[in-house]
Amino acid sequence: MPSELVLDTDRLDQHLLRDTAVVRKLLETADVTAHDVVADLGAGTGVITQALASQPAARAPTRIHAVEIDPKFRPYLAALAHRFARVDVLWGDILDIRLDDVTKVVANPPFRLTEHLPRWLRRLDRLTSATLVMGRSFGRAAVARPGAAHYNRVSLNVQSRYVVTMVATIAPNGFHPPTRTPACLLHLVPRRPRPGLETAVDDAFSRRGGIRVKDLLRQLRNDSAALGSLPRRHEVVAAVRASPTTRRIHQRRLQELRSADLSLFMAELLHADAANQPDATNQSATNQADAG
Ligand SMILES: C[S@@+](CC[C@H](N)C(=O)[O-])C[C@H]1O[C@@H](n2cnc3c(N)ncnc32)[C@H](O)[C@@H]1O
Repeated sequence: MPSELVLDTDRLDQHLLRDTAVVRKLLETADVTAHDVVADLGAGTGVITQALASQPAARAPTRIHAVEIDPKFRPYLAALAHRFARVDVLWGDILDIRLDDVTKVVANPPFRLTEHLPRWLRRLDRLTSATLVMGRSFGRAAVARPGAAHYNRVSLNVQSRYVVTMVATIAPNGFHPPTRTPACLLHLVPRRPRPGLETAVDDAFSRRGGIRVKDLLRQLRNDSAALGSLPRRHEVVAAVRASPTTRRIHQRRLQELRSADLSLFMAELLHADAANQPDATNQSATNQADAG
């Protein structure tokens, strides 16, 4: 780690990866090929960008966009761009930069963007996966099943958009300087876009949802973008309508529901929809790691 660097942990979450085993695991999980265009979000000194660019030809992406906001990293990232023609550096805020050609994200992004990333990544039309270092409590919620202790709005936010796997946990001293809490490695594979359903989840949790449960279901049944072809939409909505949770709350407005009921209802909707997808066997959230 360059000793002259003064790192800003408070404002920019500058905890640089120093555990090379984690970098290897990131690459192994991302399974990048020569056809991919990869974004390293919050590139820092470029440890991930460099590892990606140094892969053997069949595994080195066509292009690597290293995105960074802090100019103190310019010498490191400029040196990488000079050494590897496939690397370019994009200076600015991750949330403002357009990355239309990106097929994979492989990154240790600033933790404060964690909650925004699941929604933001959906802007990338060509994205096939995101392999990300995240806080462990976020990761536990992201993979939690309904009814599990860590299940909460993060679970729905992530699972409505991705099939998610926790691949590993990372101890605080895997970073320089060490993080305050453990981190983890998450692998996200976008689900088929379901804008109506995603918006319903967002509305429900931002409490803009003055809509009654029964009207939301009717709206989703009629919204082809949300729930696919006609017979399936009916099946999904019928399955949710028939559940005891929904029968109990179907006259209520989303914003009146207790969090536990809201979570259960939204989870039923998502899981009924996932179960009705043709590739349903691959659509469940899994947790392969020892999240101990
Ligand atoms: C957790 S560090 C990771 C650095 C590097 N990827 C690594 O693993 O060693 C997060 C990086 O994101 C940068 N960063 C913070 N906020 C950012 C933002 N809004 N847009 C772009 N980069 C940002 C920080 O300057 C820092 O380099």
